Amino acid sequence: MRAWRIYCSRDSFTLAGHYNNTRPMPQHTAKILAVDDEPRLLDSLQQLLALHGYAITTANDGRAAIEQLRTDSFDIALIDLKMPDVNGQRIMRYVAENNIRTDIIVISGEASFETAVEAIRLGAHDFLLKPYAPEQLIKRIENTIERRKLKSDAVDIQERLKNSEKLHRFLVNTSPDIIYVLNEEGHFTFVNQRVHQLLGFTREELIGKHYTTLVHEDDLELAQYAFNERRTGTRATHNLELRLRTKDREGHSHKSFATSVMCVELNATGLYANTSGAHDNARRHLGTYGVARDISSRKQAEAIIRYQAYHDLLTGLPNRTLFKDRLNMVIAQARRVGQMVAVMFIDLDRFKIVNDTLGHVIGDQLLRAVGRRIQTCLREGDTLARLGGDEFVVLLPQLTHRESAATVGRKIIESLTPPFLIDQHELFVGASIGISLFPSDGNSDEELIKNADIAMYSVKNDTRGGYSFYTARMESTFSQHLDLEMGLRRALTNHEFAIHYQPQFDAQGQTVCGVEALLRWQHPERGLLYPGDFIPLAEEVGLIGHMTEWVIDTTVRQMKAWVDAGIAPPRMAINLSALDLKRSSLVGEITQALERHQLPGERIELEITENLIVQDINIATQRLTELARHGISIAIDDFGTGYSSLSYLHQLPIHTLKIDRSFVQDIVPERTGRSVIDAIIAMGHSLELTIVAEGVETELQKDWLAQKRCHGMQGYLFSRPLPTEAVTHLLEAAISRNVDVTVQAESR
Ligand SMILES: Nc1nc2c(ncn2[C@@H]2O[C@@H]3COP(=O)(O)O[C@H]4[C@@H](O)[C@H](n5cnc6c(=O)[nH]c(N)nc65)O[C@@H]4COP(=O)(O)O[C@H]3[C@H]2O)c(=O)[nH]1
Repeated sequence: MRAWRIYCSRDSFTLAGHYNNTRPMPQHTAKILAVDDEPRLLDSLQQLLALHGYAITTANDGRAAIEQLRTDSFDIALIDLKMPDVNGQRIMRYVAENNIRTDIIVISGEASFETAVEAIRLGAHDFLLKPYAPEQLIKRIENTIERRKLKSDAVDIQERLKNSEKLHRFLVNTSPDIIYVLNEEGHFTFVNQRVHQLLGFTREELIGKHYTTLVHEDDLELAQYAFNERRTGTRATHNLELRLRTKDREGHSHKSFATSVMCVELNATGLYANTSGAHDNARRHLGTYGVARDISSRKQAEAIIRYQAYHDLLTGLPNRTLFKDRLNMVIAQARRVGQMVAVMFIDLDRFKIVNDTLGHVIGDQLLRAVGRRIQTCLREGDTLARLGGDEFVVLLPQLTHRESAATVGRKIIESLTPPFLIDQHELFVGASIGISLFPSDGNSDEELIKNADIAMYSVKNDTRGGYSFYTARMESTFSQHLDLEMGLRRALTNHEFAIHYQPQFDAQGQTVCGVEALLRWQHPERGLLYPGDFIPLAEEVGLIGHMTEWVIDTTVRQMKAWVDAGIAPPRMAINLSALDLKRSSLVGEITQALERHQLPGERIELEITENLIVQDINIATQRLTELARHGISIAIDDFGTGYSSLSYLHQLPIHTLKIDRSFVQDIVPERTGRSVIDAIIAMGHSLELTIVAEGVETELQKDWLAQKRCHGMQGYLFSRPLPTEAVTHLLEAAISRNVDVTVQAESR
């Protein structure tokens, strides 16, 4: 074994000092294993490498080296070849066989070519001949470290590339969208699995095929932009909507294949060979790639939303928005060619009563049937729309004569005349139709609809049913209606309401057995108004609740005053509106008023119409039972006039039946058959209800009713409804048995 040249100089520190002066100390932590059977050499090697900042481990024979390599890991091993027992070649074999990632630099005194070649064959990374200069060794070590680093970086990059490719493959294959690549001619070179699921074509079927295989024929031109896309980045095609063909697959009923077309949104971009520094134009165009997203559900949802925005969902007819849209188009056209346009406002008569008595389900069916009948009276270019409730509008474009609109109006009225058979109910509804014409009655959609509405309103006010053309005069009636509404809103705060009381007498007409509270409105300009003039309006504009609350408080307070004065009749009847029973606050309002004024519930009777009960029997039962628990009794008003279903009579806590005035007025000398009133009285007796007849105007009526054992009577024969003061006098007189039953108060 040759000695190491510098080692012989004995002063390795001198050498190290020189080394220090010329080169910067390397900053690394490479771990090195030095193997030599020459202890001095090993020692000197250790000092040299430590001086350069390397972590060094030494082994003075082959066996120790193998043990170190087995138990530890090193970046570099400096191995002497010639060693007794286990030589350098054995160590290298061990490293190769065990796949140890330590780079080996052979340091050998053997200068032969064969030795070097064998060392390289056994896996040595470098070969250094003894003796050598320290710089030489350090240089070799640094080179090896550098090479290791490059190698490890390359492995790293490869690993990352592999992972990134894996990720992209995963994304492409699991993407909910179709991802494709086309070559320059537009043939598929790649398409992901999703295409099979969405369009029914397998990938194999498509590879090599031209993109037009997939595009719906009407969208071919559009598709060319996307599929021939050469641009990249933000200039490329974004969100282009296209229809793609789907392939029918027999036996499969996948949703997408139900139709032979699927809507997609396409994003495409040009694909270029990456020749560095070249512009798009100069670069080689390889084709296109893109992503197609299935937007069928979105399209469907959009279509539904569009439909809902422009249609009345109950009848499927256009709604106000679509009607106005069409009207505006027709107006513009008519203006150009100098034609007339008619707008007809149709309001059904008696719809409310059907809806209130038979319920919304029947009401809805009726509206649909009405829509169908009106439609049969119209031509193709006409539009029928439903504005809401029982209001329909018709648009007749290109009208040459005003008379044509009248003809259509008559046809509609005739078509609605025969009864509608719905759910075994024979229903009769008439219609009131108002007609406005462009250009004479208005220039805009709003104006024409409003004026047709005014014309309709005037028809409704005159005679029920029929049609009428708008005239300027009608506006004053309509504005009176609006004035009334405004006035009604102020009436409560202005204390314009009053209660008149109509006494009820026993069959002999001697004893006051009750009073009925009847609402009056002392209108500042129009004088005394009766419920028929304003209750329907109050219901329509949502004021009825406040009014009822006021009526309850006022009447309960009044009854209490009469009780305190010792002149109170047994019971006070209060009318409820159809909408009152629906209010959840009603029971509370009544019981609180009773409590507030310290009046027992037994003093109060609530009058409700049959229609009101039948409308929602469950709510009626619930509310009335609750009220009955407070001693309040219930009277059925206008009995026999509605679409009655008598079953409720057993179900509800009913105390009184009031025979409607129309039946009482049938009691005249010349009429003998009085089967309805007879039947009502008989039924009342059998159910043990109190029977009160309304509208008794003649002695004959009184005697007949008395003979039929009618318990109570109310009518002009005894007394008209009276203001509080007058009725108080009457009650006082009745108490002192000095009744003047002919007190006259109101006269209509
Ligand atoms: N021709 C004729 N008429 C007679 C005779 N005797 C009484 N009347 C009238 O007949 C109606 C009886 O009241 P109703 O059937 O409960 O019918 C009432 C009732 O349903 C409703 N109403 C009255 N006050 C209120 C109220 O405070 N709230 C609600 N929601 N409705 C009320 O308005 C309807 C009409 O009330 P009014 O106009 O006061 O009309 C009253 C009364 O003035 C008679 O001999 N001959």
